[in-house]
Amino acid sequence: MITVESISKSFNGKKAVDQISFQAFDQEILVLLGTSGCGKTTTLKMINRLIEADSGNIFIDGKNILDQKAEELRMGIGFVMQHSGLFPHYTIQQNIAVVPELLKWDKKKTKRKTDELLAKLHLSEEVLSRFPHELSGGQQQRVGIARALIADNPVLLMDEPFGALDTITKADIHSEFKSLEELKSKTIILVTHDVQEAFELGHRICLMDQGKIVQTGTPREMLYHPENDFVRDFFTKNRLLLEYKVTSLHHISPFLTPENVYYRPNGTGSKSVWDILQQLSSDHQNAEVYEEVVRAFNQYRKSQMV
Ligand SMILES: Nc1ncnc2c1ncn2[C@@H]1O[C@H](COP(=O)(O)OP(=O)(O)OP(=O)(O)O)[C@@H](O)[C@H]1O
Repeated sequence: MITVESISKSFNGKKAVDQISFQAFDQEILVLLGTSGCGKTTTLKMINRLIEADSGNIFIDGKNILDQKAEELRMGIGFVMQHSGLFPHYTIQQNIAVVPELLKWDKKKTKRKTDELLAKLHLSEEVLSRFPHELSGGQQQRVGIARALIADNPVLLMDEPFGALDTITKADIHSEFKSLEELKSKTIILVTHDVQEAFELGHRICLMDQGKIVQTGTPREMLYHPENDFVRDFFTKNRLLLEYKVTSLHHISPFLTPENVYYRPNGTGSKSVWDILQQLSSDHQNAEVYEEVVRAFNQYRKSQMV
């Protein structure tokens, strides 16, 4: 668990981060969301001491991060940098092996772990001998993730890890990312300015503005229980799409007609209405069920607005 207590940071007398507090729990993806310049990256970098806070405290599993050397702290934290952050003059293999080298792993262990991660991240072995500029943006970001995961640290900090990608590639990487076993046991803090990404990946979101946190909550809480107009307005664009994503079959099932049992089998209840409609839309034999799900969703939506 990561506990951030009232941290602040100024640059040239101007507050970039202003008394921020939050907690990120075990097995959670906490998203720091906000527009450019609101202080997300500065907050993230204070956690691994790439930037030292002016005031406040940060604890990882109860231990103050100032109680160990910054280099030691960073060895124990996976970090995915903005724009993949790969070393341009290192091959992909060398880039992935940076931390294992520091940890003095034997070559066989590094190779085995690298191969495992490449397979999981859908990268072919032949990328290993290439340099970063010889890879596509999506491949570079996957390598950045492999590099951050190889030492299997319990904490992972990710700064716009999918930032350079187009929407379609992002959607693919998001679903692969969510299904990675390696991530399920970690505490992850992910920085993004992309609302859809925050909704797809975050268990909870800290919405930031001008160095402060405006609201922390689940994506549903952000949509249906905004604490003020800033939060409400922030999610106005694409609101319908976001509602499809935070509503599950379980929520709309009271509005489905009794004979429509097709979408009530075990295991699908937690699927989002968005995912279900995507699935149904690929086959027009499902047109009736599709309409039924949309109808039930609209009724549920109305019930939430009351
Ligand atoms: N090293 C620095 N020197 C001076 N000002 C800085 C420095 N780093 C950040 N800032 C300023 O602090 C504020 C917060 O920057 P930060 O990078 O944390 O924002 P951000 O929310 O991550 O933005 P982005 O999404 O564009 O990366 C900005 O006004 C920025 O210009």
